[in-house]
Amino acid sequence: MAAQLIDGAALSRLWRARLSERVTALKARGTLPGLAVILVGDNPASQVYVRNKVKACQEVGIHSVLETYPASLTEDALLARVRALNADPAIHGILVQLPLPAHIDAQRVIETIAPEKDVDGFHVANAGALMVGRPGFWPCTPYGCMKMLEHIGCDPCGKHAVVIGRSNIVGKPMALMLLQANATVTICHSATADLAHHTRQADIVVAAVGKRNVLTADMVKPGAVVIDVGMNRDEAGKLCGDVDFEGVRQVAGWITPVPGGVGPMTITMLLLNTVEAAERAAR
Ligand SMILES: Nc1nc(=O)c2c([nH]1)NC[C@@H]1CN(c3ccc(C(=O)N[C@@H](CCC(=O)O)C(=O)O)cc3)C=[N+]21
Repeated sequence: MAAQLIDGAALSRLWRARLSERVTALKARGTLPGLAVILVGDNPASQVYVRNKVKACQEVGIHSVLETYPASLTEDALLARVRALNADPAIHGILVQLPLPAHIDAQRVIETIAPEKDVDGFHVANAGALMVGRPGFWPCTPYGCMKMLEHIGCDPCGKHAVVIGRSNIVGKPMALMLLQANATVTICHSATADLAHHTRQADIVVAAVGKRNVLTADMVKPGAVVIDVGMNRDEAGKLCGDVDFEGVRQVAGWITPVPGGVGPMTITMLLLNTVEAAERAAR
């Protein structure tokens, strides 16, 4: 029996409808949630993503401000813009699109964003809050994955979760969120000796590497939940994930598609974090 699909686009619509109501309630109390998005340079993929984020804001009634700068923008000028947005009461969330040009220290820029406006959840203060289980903003991609598990009724408690990838924006926070939900968590990465040995024992597999066919059918326990965070292109130029979707869907119990899975949920969690930031500011 083939796996059931976890439809991130449909779940996003559900969440965005709920968020519209929260935005309406905020507006009634005199607060218009505001998100500032900063794009530096002309990376075509970034331009598409940023446009999608701005469109999603419009959908739920969040006021968004898109600032685009040439790749030649200095780090000092960018830091000055971030500080100005930190002080702007109409802005509740600040997102600086990554990657940044090589001459700009991305971590320095992130640490300059006020933690209470860091709706990406990339600031060390928010990473630390997740680490110790305190309130703070959770990175949008792993947060969206947790919402997908919740939606299909998959409680990680007591389950074995294997996360493939250890990036600061997906793999590490994903592992911490699953741990907080009482899963037994294994983090695999490029130096893992026998990846299949780990994934075959997993009730939940999250693939977040950025490489095609990292997870194939022979590596998956029958009935497992498979979440594909990858964003790659196949030889035909078609968008695909890290998972061999056609193979793995024959074995897994649940699987996320690419596109239409984690991607839309990432943007939806950005909207959720922005609404939360505005609600906190309005308290
Ligand atoms: N500061 C910052 N925050 C980010 O959250 C951030 C970033 N920088 N840099 C780039 C990555 C990438 N990312 C995506 C979000 C949604 C889709 C998405 O919606 N994907 C669609 C397909 C879109 C398409 O067709 O290309 C889908 O999976 O269905 C993809 C990628 C956010 N990122």
